Amino acid sequence: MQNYDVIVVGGGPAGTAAAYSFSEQGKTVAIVEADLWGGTCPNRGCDPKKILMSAVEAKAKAAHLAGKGITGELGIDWKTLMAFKRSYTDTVPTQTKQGLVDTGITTYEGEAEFIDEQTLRIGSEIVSADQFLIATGQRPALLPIKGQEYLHTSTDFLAMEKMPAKITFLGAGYVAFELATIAQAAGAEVHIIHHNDRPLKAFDQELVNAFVEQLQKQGISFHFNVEIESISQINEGYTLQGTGFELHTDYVVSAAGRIPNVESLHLENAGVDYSKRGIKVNDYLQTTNPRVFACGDVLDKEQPKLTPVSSFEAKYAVASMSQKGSRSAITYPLIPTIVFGGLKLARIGQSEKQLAQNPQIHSETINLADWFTYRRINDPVAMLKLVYNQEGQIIAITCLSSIADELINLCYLILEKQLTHQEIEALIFAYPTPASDLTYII
Ligand SMILES: Cc1cc2nc3c(=O)[nH]c(=O)nc-3n(C[C@H](O)[C@H](O)[C@H](O)COP(=O)(O)OP(=O)(O)OC[C@H]3O[C@@H](n4cnc5c(N)ncnc54)[C@H](O)[C@@H]3O)c2cc1C
Ligand SMILES: NC(=O)c1ccc[n+]([C@@H]2O[C@H](COP(=O)([O-])OP(=O)(O)OC[C@H]3O[C@@H](n4cnc5c(N)ncnc54)[C@H](O)[C@@H]3O)[C@@H](O)[C@H]2O)c1
Repeated sequence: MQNYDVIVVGGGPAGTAAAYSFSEQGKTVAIVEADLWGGTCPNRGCDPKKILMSAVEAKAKAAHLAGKGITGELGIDWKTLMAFKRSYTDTVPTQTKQGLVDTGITTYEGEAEFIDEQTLRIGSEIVSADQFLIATGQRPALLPIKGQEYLHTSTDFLAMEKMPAKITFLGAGYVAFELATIAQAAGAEVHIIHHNDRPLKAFDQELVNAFVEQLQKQGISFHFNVEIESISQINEGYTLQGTGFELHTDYVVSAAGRIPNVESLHLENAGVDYSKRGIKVNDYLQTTNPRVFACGDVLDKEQPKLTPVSSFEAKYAVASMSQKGSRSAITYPLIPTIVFGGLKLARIGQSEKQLAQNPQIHSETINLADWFTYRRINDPVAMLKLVYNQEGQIIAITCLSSIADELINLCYLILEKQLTHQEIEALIFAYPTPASDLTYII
């Protein structure tokens, strides 16, 4: 039986980043992937979505300037756009695997399961290691309702060859907002059904409401406080039913969160504890078995499940696993997050949950729509919310505009490095850009 210094389970952003780092340390490393090398982000997550978003953004930019010198309406040719997406995604698995092989990392394909604390089975192969790192990520949750077999997922959507005439999303988080925006721009009639009246609950409600209002104006229908109980197939389409609610649609996406990939690992054989939220780890990303560590989306941790977070954890886990003696606990920098679209909602700083528990905070909402940066591109809505602590320091920022992604990263640097107004004022930014607005914001 082949023994390695480390076996990494999961070939997504977290697992591959860790495998390269172990290899750089001169360790013998194997990595196991059950499906597509590269994992969720480049195959069925961030990157393919962002390629489709390029067309959405171009269309939205032109629409914002309608009557301001732009004439005519842009359209999206879904088939060609999907071919553009595939020109990137099709090569991801082979290129990812080749990069690992070229570095001297042994690759295994198949679902890994623990036989005991030191041994894994991958199909017909049995391998062992001194240490393991689990980075098996998450998969979309399918709502447990009658007719569940008719539900599609974000993965199906991102591989869809034809845009349905009428598409419905169940849930109102990142996936629903982003994919709904894409579908609407591509010409579909779009519905978002949500079981309560608090969509995008990780974001500031005032700006979420402004975002929803704008998407409604664009034509997306929101149905709040509706609990869907069943889906039935009628002719070519589906009927969604809840108490006092019925909607006929051509395609239904379950956008109600993601669940950790843990079951197939048989973690009980390795003495690794987990919950329905993921693998339990201590402050060193070590599981209940000291030889086994975990990182990325598969963790039962409250940090947002995002690609840069999983890569950060992978880097920390490698250091933590390689260090003998005392280590310092993982500490996360601030984590920016963005809901992408023609308009983008972005935030940084203390979470909405933390802010809600702090009665001492105060906030200021700034309407940016009249600022030159936004007038020039004629954004229909441009807002910024700053939340301050008792000492008057900014502890959270949320922004909504078509360039909120650019602004949030600038805000990130300022908050993370605790730059003061005087320090920002002493800098020269290229003008006119979102950066040159900063002295008026902070
Ligand atoms: C539609 C969508 C859009 C997203 N957009 C963004 C975005 O814009 N920005 C952002 O930061 N994040 C985004 N994310 C989240 C991002 O994709 C994840 O945070 C990131 O991929 C997590 O990386 P990971 O390595 O932890 O897990 P994954 O990327 O999920 O990789 C885990 C890998 O482990 C494999 N695996 C599972 N079980 C086993 C097993 N038993 N044996 C072997 N292999 C196994 C899986 O096949 C998978 O390839 C998006 C996610 C989705 C679904
Ligand atoms: N731009 C990005 O960074 C990005 C984009 C897409 C996905 N992601 C990652 O993927 C994760 C999954 O996205 P998501 O949108 O599926 O999850 P989410 O957690 O963002 O939203 C899930 C939504 O489903 C609702 N919901 C939960 N249980 C429900 C039920 N039983 N019935 C009806 N609705 C229910 C929730 O209230 C919530 O609004 C995100 O949390 C994020 O980590 C990130």
